[in-house]
Amino acid sequence: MATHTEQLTRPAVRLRGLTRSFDGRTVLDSLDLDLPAGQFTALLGHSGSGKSTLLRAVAGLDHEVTGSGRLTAPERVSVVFQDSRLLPWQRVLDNVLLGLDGKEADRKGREALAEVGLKGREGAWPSELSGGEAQRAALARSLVREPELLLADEPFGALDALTRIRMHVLLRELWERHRPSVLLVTHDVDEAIVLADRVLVLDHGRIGLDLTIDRPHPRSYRDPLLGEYRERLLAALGVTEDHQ
Ligand SMILES: Nc1ncnc2c1ncn2[C@@H]1O[C@H](COP(=O)(O)OP(=O)(O)OP(=O)(O)O)[C@@H](O)[C@H]1O
Repeated sequence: MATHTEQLTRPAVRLRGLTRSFDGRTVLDSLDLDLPAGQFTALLGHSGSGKSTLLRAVAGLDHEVTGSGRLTAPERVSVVFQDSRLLPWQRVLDNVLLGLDGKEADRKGREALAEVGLKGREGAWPSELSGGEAQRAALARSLVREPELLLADEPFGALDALTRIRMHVLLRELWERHRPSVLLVTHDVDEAIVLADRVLVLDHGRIGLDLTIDRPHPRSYRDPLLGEYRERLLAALGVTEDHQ
């Protein structure tokens, strides 16, 4: 089995010169992106800086983006969004299994639901779940597909602060166990530094800062040594102390 270090040398994503404009306005400007296999990366940027556009490009969902390079095969990519996108007319387990069938899939689906803390809720309807539970189900739906690359677009953005912290712990645990490459889009600097081993800042269509967060996990928001990373990220985002 490959060690973590060996895994990191194999890129899941290596993109060069990604360019995307909308109505003559350049959002991605010849951007280069490397995501080593098995790395947990967060992507920060101001609202409208192009984070979702980049994520869609990496997911292979944008057919108008130009550039070259290597993408993970689409069947090995899972995407989680801010809203769970569960189908309201399907029960939780059926939502998780969507498109998969057979006994083995059923077993894996139940296992994934147990992993995210939803054991016993397999037969519930999405409308019976809280926001946090729905996001857990969305994570289970991703997990069951054993993704090489997990793309998450502000997956906790709509959750209350306490639920968000519990989801951070869960996501990191799932990552430790399965080791997909993760690209987490967020506007929350603390979320990025607590969860990710590397944080990218999108700025004027390019990666403005590429910061490795060299602190052990689990991390605490209160860790004073994370403060230095926070300062650097806020500075890259153009946020000064006066704005805080
Ligand atoms: N389909 C589209 N048509 C036209 N403009 C678009 C489209 N998708 C994105 N844009 C524009 O591209 C820019 C970047 O959008 P994007 O959603 O990628 O930003 P973002 O960084 O994810 O923002 P936020 O943090 O607010 O979600 C925005 O100005 C947006 O209006």
